Parts: sequence; structure tokens; C-alpha cells
Amino acid sequence: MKVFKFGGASVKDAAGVRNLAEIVRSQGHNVLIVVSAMGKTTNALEDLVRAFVDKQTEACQHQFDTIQTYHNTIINELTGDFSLVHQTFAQLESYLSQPVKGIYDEVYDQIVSLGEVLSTQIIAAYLTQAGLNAQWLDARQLIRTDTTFREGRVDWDTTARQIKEAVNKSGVSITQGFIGQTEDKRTTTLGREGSDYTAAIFAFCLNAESVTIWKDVPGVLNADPKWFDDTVLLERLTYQDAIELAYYGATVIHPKTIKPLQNKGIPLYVRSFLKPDAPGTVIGNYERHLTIPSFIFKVNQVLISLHPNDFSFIAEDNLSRIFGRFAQAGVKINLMQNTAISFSVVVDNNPDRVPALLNLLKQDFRVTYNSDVELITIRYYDQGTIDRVIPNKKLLLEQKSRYTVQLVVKELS
Ligand SMILES: Nc1ncnc2c1ncn2[C@@H]1O[C@H](COP(=O)(O)OP(=O)(O)O)[C@@H](O)[C@H]1O
Ligand SMILES: N[C@@H](CC(=O)OP(=O)(O)O)C(=O)O
Repeated sequence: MKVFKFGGASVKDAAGVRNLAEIVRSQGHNVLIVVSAMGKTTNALEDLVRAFVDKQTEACQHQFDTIQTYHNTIINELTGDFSLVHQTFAQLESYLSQPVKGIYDEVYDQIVSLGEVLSTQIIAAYLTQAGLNAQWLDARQLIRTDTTFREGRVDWDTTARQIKEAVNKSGVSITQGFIGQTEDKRTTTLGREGSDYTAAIFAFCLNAESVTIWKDVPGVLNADPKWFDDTVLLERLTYQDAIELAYYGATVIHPKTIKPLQNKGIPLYVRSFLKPDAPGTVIGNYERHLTIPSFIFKVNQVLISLHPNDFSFIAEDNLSRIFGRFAQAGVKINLMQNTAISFSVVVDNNPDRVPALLNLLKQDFRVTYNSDVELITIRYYDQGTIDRVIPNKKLLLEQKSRYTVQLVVKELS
């Protein structure tokens, strides 16, 4: 069987849902479909959580209405029995009418996970009326995680057992990306953009023949077309090149997706939902690595420099203290570099996490930071490619390995 993953961009409106059905009809015999929340619903639900926890009743109601209206607009253009969708909105409304229960991240997961529940309920209803009888599966009952809310860690043994028992390998099934559940039945999410990872989890557990991620781009390109004009389609990629590109921030694939697929040799296709007959990119066990440079831009980064208060070296004890603080604050490091008595890191400038991290670090270190920096990564670089990306930018830090260069830059004002 195959696994197809459709992201929010592919199902942002009724036309997207119809297009999904056409792709499944023409290419998806014996397929499990993993779907994300529609359009930008996850962002909208994040705003709803903030308003709910901050007890901003009006903002909360407004956000709820906006999300419901958006989904109703899509439903109104489709045919099918959407009663489950209305039930989900009723459940959400009832949850929002009660006092906030649990820590922020837990509340976040109970609410934000509903984006995927709604999208799959709508699509399953549409597929069924279109004669594609889709089995709707609740990913919360299949993917078991620990209690790390917003970044649930998968319990592979339980997950594999539950998936093998529940999924029918013939016909069409549909389930939610991004969500799972703890042992005591509290919903978790797997980290933003985690639906690709869900597709890989299902494929791994089911020994699927392939995974296809349907995108609004022709495949994996050598740069994000939103930033670069002359992009080139990478027709074949090794798992290693794919994992490196994703890890450095090529948002076309979630970095956690590759490992489960590589471990079982399952090919990953990245194809266009706008041109479903085009071959796109295939990622697999190939001998040849990339031959052309790839560019990855991460904006809205912050460069943090730490200097031990007691002038001690950046050695094992200080390093373990630093990494402990980052883990405690839940902040991922995108780049790091040290000298004898200073340690520099670049992280996403996440307003929910970075201020708390800085406070923790200030307990032991003198902390300086530079916000609004960009992190540019070039894989298979040469000097010409570096020169191409740094005009009008001040270079703050550079790190080179044999195949990859990373540049921390700031716009020259
Ligand atoms: N190397 C790359 N190749 C192709 N697309 C890329 C690359 N890096 C970033 N992207 C961006 O990824 C986007 C698709 O991802 P995303 O918007 O998250 O889709 P979805 O909602 O389907 O998961 C593309 O529109 C493109 O701007
Ligand atoms: N809806 C979740 C999960 C996801 O992967 O979405 P998408 O496939 O649209 O990037 C998010 O936005 O984080």
C-alpha cells in the first residue's frame, strides 16, 4: 500500500478538496491519506489558544467564529454529510466555555489538534459521497506518544501494534497528520509541520511501498522559490542529502520524516498537487549525491552569545549547563560555535520561548544577543555561491564544513 500526505496548502479551499479526490481516484488504489489542517488553520487555532488562556473572552469568540466560518465556507461548496464537523465545533465551543485546565502546552494540544480532525472529517465525508468510501481513522488512537505536549515523542512499539491492528491495507483510509495521544488519552501534537512525520510513521509501521507528499511546488528544488528566482528541480535525492536539507531548514520536508523511511528503504516522492502527472522528486537509496548547490534561508533568527561570568573555559561543565538550559526552555539550536570563553548560538526568534531562555542563561552567563539576523545554509557550496547571497548583508559569523557553509548575516541598513 501507499501513503499520501496532503498539507494545508493543498486543501485550503473546496477546489483543493476536489483536487485531492481526483488524485486519489486516479493514483490512489490501496492508499492511506494523511492530511493536515486546512490552509492556515493551525496558526488561527494557536491564536485561539492564546486568547483562551489569557481569558480574552471577546477575542476568543471572534477567533472561534473566524475558524468556523472558514470551514463552513468550504463545506458549503461541497456535498456530503458533514454532521461530524458540526459536532467537533460544538465540542470545541464547550471546551472553551470551561475554565482553563492544565499547563499551556497541554491546552494548546487539545485545541490545535482539532484543525486536523476537522479537515479529515470534511474530506472523508466528501470522498464518501464521491464514491471513494474512505475509512476515517483517528490518529490519536493510533499514534502513542509521551507527555511532551507540542513535541510528543513516539512510542514506536505501541504505535506499530495499534496501526497494524487498525489500518485496512486495501481501499482508501484517511487520517490526521500532526497528532497523537498519551497513554492516559490526552491529545498531543508532534511539533509544527509534523504531518510529514506522521506519514512516515504510518509508512514505517505498515511497510508501505512508498510515501508521496503532495505540494504546491514541482518537487524539492535547490532553493525555496519564495526567495529565489532561478530554482532547479532536484529529480533524485539520497536520504542523506534530503535529511541534511530538511535539517538545515528546507521547509518542503519535515526533518523527522526521513529517518523512518530510510530505515526501511521506503521511497519518498515529493510531487505537485497542481501537476499530479509530473514525476517530481524521488528520495531514496542512491549512490550519487547532489551535484548542484542548494540554498536554505532561515529568517527571523537570533544570534545569542554567552560568556561565563567567572571567565572559565567553554568546556564540558559549561557546555552541559548551556545545553541543559536550552532543553529546559524547549529551544532548538540551528547553529553553534565557540571560542575559549564565548559560545554563540543561532535559534528561531520564538517570542514564546526565547525570552524565558535568555533569563535562564543570565543566571550563569553574561548574555548578548542580536535579533533580526538570517541564517543562510549552502550545501555543496563554492565561493561563487557565497558571493551570490551576501551582497548588502553584514556577515556576523561563518561556519564551513566540507560540503556545507552556514552564514549568519544581518541586512545592511
Ligand atoms: N527546497 C525547497 N524546494 C521546494 N519548496 C521549498 C523548498 N524550501 C522551502 N520550500 C517551500 O515549501 C513550501 C511548501 O511547504 P508548505 O507551505 O509547508 O506546504 P504544506 O502546507 O503542503 O505542508 C513551498 O511553497 C516552498 O515555498
Ligand atoms: N497543521 C500542522 C501540521 C502540518 O504539518 O501542517 P502542513 O502540512 O500544512 O505544513 C502545522 O501547520 O504545523
